[in-house]
Amino acid sequence: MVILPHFLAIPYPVQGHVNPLMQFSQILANHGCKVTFLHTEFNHERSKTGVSEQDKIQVVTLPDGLEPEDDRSDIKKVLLSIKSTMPPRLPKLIEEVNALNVDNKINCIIVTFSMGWALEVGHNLGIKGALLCPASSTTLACAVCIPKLIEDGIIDSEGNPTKKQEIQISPDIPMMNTTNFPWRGVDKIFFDHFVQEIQTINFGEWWLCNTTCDLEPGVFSISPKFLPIGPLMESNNNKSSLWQEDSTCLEWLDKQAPQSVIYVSFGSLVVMDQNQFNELALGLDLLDKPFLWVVRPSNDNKVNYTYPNDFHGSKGKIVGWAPQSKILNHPAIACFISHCGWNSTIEGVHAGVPFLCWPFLTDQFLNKSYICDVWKTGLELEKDDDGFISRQEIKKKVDQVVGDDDIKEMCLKMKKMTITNIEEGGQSSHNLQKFISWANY
Ligand SMILES: O=c1ccn([C@@H]2O[C@H](COP(=O)(O)OP(=O)(O)O[C@H]3O[C@H](CO)[C@@H](O)[C@H](O)[C@H]3O)[C@@H](O)[C@H]2O)c(=O)[nH]1
Repeated sequence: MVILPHFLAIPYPVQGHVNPLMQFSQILANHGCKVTFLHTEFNHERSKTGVSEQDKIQVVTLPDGLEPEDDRSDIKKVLLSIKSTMPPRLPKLIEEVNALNVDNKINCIIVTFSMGWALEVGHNLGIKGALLCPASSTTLACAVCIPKLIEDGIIDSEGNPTKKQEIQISPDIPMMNTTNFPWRGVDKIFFDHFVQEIQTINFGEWWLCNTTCDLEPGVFSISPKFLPIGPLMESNNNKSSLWQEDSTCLEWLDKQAPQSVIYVSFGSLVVMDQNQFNELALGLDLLDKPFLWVVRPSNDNKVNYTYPNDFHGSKGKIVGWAPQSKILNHPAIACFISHCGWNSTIEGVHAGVPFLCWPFLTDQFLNKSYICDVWKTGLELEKDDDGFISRQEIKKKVDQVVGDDDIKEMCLKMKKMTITNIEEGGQSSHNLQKFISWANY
């Protein structure tokens, strides 16, 4: 009997990392591999509802070093705590898992960005490793190029562009504005973390990317470690959700006309200023179209938005957390107002939905450029001189994007292209087989 590899999957504990790694784990398990998934104790408590006894994926936990009531939206605090708490505990955990699986011990660790330390721990124990990049491969390519960008004087040692300009980090990658580098807006400590992380992920033999070879062509020549295996669209049936999904929105969508609903969601990390939130609410009223709006409770479940007095919301449905992949694939959806997190981006492309881009942080500006300038599957919401997006701008751009036949045609083209990659014989499917064979060797 052939024994397939045993993977230990370790995500950085935020939704945008847990989701793609859980989906990938599900795919590996469906191929007959054994997968042990490491949650922080805190996230395991939050996502417990989704894990069932029959699961092919075994879940184990380690503490993140914080108290339950600590604010986990403070990324620096979480990072520092994880880096001091988890590495010394990992070897013992691996030993315990192996003791229960003597004939099928862990032979490969897969981490997401910021958990590169685990690849180093694995390396010291003689266990192979790989990174699953939850962001785009262009984001990873930019990070890999940091030393060269500093050497060429394009950014300084803190990551700031020395001047605003359009550059190409490699001949086949689209031009990008130096103000859109994915470390945009982060401080020195975080930039240094980025640089350090690039060194630790080198302990991984592969940098698996939730993308396809044709969505971001040109990137993969930067390093032979890049391996596009996306889009990761395995239904994970709520297993990795850190909030309770409100599935009533699917029944609500069933009652709406085809391509009529504006879906609005900003992922798991964006926090919008209350004034901008009010304007968005009034913009949705002004649209006079059905909308489905995810208004997520804050990560510590303490801060909540208030709605403006003159907001009616009569044509819409508001939920705290939605089954996003299913929503995007519902025939009633007309367009997606998105912060352009990479998971949302790839899910929207896979569903063939036009985007209205509203980036807030880090890699989201680069993803927006791909959507609007490279794939031409969406438009950007423009800010005024005060950095504010008005209700009139929201209405104007929604009307424009839902009425644009060229954008719709491009969306269908990109959808077909991404799906082909995961079908039998497709490039991503081939790369996945290559990865499993490598892990088993
Ligand atoms: O109601 C919702 C809203 C979101 N999601 C899911 O949550 C994930 C959100 O991921 P993403 O769109 O990437 O956004 P963030 O959670 O903001 O992700 C962070 O991590 C990403 C990957 O590194 C980066 O690209 C983003 O900029 C960063 O903010 C996606 O799978 C969505 O399907 C739901 O299931 N229900």
